[in-house]
Amino acid sequence: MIKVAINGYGTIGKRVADAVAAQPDMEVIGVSKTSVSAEAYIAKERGYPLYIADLSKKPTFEKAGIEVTGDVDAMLKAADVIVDATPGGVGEKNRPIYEKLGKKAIFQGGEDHEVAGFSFNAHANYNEAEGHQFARVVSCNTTGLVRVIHAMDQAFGVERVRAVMVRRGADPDDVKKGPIDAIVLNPASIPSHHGPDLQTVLPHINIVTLAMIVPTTFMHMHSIQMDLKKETTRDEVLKVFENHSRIGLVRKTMGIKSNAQLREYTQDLGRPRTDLWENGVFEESVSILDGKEFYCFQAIHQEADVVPENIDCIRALVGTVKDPEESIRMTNEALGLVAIG
Ligand SMILES: NC(=O)C1=CN([C@@H]2O[C@H](COP(=O)(O)OP(=O)(O)OC[C@H]3O[C@@H](n4cnc5c(N)ncnc54)[C@H](OP(=O)(O)O)[C@@H]3O)[C@@H](O)[C@H]2O)C=CC1
Ligand SMILES: O=C(OP(=O)(O)O)[C@H](O)COP(=O)(O)O
Repeated sequence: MIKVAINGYGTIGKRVADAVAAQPDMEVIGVSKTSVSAEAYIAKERGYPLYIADLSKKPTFEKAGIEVTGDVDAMLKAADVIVDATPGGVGEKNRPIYEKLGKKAIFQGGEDHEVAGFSFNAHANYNEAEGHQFARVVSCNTTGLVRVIHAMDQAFGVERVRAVMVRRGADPDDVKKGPIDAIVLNPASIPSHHGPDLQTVLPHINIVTLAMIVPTTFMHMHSIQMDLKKETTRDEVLKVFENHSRIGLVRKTMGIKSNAQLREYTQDLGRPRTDLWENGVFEESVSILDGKEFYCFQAIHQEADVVPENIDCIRALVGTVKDPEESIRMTNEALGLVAIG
């Protein structure tokens, strides 16, 4: 069993912890928090040993009825792999600690590529992880882009990509963030960071991205255009997506044309936390013009799509499963991830 510690039990950390616990070859040896909050009670409920960085806060946790197993150092020492899911920028500060302990660690998309020196996506570069001490699972938007662009590149060759990201303003529990009545160019400059970020995984892709944020909390929406090297048809593209285990199709017959309806659907499916782990490509939008021009809309659930990638990244770093397809299959099966559509 691979012993996994989750440093930072928040939006991403709590999901990764549950995903680790579901795997046949992994166990959660601990999760960490800095303060008492609802998520600390969830860790208790799930039976995950809780560690805190500052042991002087132990009485505060215990007064709230939450047992503290020890300090974060003890948790890190006991782990084979650390998933760092602390807020963006904290991972960079944690890196020297992991280095000193000689532990393998996975950072999230809020950290720069340089923090790990290797950026990861299971379908695109699983085998390149071997031998690395550190990896970074690219951000939610970049993960969504990598999946669809890599699949199209494998099938038809990608000449260039132009994509616009309409990003959710905040996560559902993030009451302090906005906007609440604006469409914010974020950034106003072009390109946004997503294109260069994608190139940390797929360096040969010619891509320019633009991004803005809007007053929603559930999912980003991407508008993607690609020029392909080989001529193809809409049906062939749909087949590529149907055969990809982490690209789902929002079928025209479902009548879903928004993030809100898609959320209702994932909820009705009984997905944990309503998570859409896969890309949600809108079937109706999939278009090929003049044989080589591809267009689509896709929904990306920001809290969820990086979760299975973290699980595959653990196996890729440890080297226990050499075949990416086998790891992806194991992860999907344990999560109950059967792509929609
Ligand atoms: N949210 C999203 O949609 C996505 C986020 N990411 C990336 O994932 C990472 C985590 O983001 P997210 O889960 O949203 O963050 P959250 O703020 O939801 O969770 C962060 C967790 O880290 C803990 N924490 C805070 N400060 C420290 C610290 N100094 N040391 C250790 N733990 C700390 C918090 O505990 P406490 O509350 O007790 O302080 C909390 O449990 C970021 O890099 C982000 O960019 C990637 C894809 C999507
Ligand atoms: O990594 C993310 O977005 P990004 O791909 O736009 O950088 C997550 O949605 C977190 O973004 P946030 O920095 O808006 O919380």
